[in-house]
Amino acid sequence: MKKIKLIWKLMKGNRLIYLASILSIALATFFSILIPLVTKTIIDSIIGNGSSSSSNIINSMIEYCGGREFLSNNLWICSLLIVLLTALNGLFLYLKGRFSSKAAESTAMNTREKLFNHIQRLPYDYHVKASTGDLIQRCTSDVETIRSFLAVQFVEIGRAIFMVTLVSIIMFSLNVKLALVAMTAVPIIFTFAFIFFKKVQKIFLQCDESEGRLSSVIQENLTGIRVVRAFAMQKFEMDKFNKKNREFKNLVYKLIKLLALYWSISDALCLLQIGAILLYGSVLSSKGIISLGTLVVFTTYEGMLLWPVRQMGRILTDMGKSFVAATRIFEILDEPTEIMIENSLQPKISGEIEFKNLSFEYEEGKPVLRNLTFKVKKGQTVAILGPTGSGKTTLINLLLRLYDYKKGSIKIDGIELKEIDRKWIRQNVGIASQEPFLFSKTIEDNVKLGSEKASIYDVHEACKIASIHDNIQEFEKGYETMVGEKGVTLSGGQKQRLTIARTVITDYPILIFDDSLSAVDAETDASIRSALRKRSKNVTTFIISHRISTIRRADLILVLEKGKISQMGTHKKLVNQDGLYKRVWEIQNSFEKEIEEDTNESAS
Ligand SMILES: Nc1ncnc2c1ncn2[C@@H]1O[C@H](COP(=O)(O)OP(=O)(O)OP(=O)(O)O)[C@@H](O)[C@H]1O
Repeated sequence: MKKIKLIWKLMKGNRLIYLASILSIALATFFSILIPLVTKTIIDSIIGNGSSSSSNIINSMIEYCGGREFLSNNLWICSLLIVLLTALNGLFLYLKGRFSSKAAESTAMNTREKLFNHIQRLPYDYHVKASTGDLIQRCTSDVETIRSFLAVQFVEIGRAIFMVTLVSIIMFSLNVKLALVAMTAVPIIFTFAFIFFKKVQKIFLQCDESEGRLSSVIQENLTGIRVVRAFAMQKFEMDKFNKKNREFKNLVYKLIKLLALYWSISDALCLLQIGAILLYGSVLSSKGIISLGTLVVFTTYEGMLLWPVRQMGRILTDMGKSFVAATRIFEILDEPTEIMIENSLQPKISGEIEFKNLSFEYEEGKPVLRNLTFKVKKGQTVAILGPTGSGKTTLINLLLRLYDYKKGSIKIDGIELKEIDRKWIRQNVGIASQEPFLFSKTIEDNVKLGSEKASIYDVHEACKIASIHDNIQEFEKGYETMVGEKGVTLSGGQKQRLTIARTVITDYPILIFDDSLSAVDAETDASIRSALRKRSKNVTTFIISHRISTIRRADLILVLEKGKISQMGTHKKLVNQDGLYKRVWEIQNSFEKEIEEDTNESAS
């Protein structure tokens, strides 16, 4: 019941249309059930002479239409009635299909929209932990399962219920004994179908999983095609693919064999049931207990009844799939979104930042940042250096309010960061992150993401700062060049520079370069830095880098080790202090000297 409620919730806004579909299937069933009754009347009361055994209603209807003789001489009137009933059945079946598809399609569309919007508002931490593939599956195939359940299966359940109820009432009112014989197979076929599909569902699931594995092999191969070629892994990859391909084929074949067995057994059961009615009905008819028309009604109804009952087993097991899908969808929708504090502040930010005794842990008992205290004045450049895993990105994540701290304080222009609106913060802090990500747009549009108001001149300026302008000019379509989701037409360094351009085009008071400058060569790095220095007079800049030449001019250098600030000061101060900074500087210095010597030697 709880699970039906979930689907009911998803149907909000489309429930009335769905009700219209259920009403249409009820009417279609009603008209289809009338057809055998009309046939019976024709056989018993019009062609035959059974008017005495017919009910008063039928007798008066016959009289109303001109009497038995008139109708038997004009049988086309009866045929017309059958055609009319068939047409009405068809019309309501069409309306059922139309309404249920409309309701199901809109429910699916609304659900996808709700999911996508909700996912956009989920906290960053959720995305870090969630599997992208799983989220995509929930937004696409789980929604599709619900759509097909609503469009087809649920109305079929309605049809089966109406059919069984109406047909039983009529059968029992015509002859109780024959009705009992006619109904014996119904629970047997239903139970057989239900048990069969319950068991076979496991194989359906195995087929789905196997298909998923097959797609993963293809996806992995296509994504890593360069590595596959470079390491001559084609044979290995083909073997892997063939194995999964065969596994999938074998499972589907097994499923088809089982389904064939099911349909033939269930066909045999249905035919046996119809045979039993014919046998017992003929005996009753020959004794004059039932009319020939009644026997025709029973055999026709049996055919109409057994089909939905046979389907029911499949539908009920499939229903389980829809409930699982609905539960999976609500697992996302019930996930709390980023907390937006009402009346949170949106102050004008100039860029003065103060960390005081700031500590942070993702998981309890595992501190990642410990007791950080430092102050940055507006317009200053802060550099952070530290071994991998020392907490540099975490510090930036806190600054962007991707996570909230519990111990200590971070103040921006004297205001506690936690009190400032998250969206506002992100509109004031620009970041060029470690992993460059470009959208499927032109280069110009990608850069403009940083500032919608920017003119093409601004875009060029930003690209010049990021030392990518000349490269772009060389492209056939220049700034109009499309870059794919993964920027396939660009090299890693070019992508990185574009993200830098996207960051510097902003007029944000705080900019962060999270290891993005290290990805470009030393020369480009130097020119970007000098351009930034000229431009960012009033911009507070954070630079995370392992390259001393990138950070040596910073106003403040923080050395992070195991979440603690182990050293802090200017380059001049830190190179004269024993510690990590001096060691890194010495290594990089001697390395650079070696390269210089090698270059000089090869030149002379
Ligand atoms: N979402 C998370 N949940 C739990 N632990 C995390 C999470 N993100 C990072 N960590 C852990 O926090 C520590 C600091 O990670 P962080 O990414 O801040 O390091 P970093 O100094 O930026 O490293 P790198 O130079 O490799 O990018 C690491 O031990 C990491 O495993």
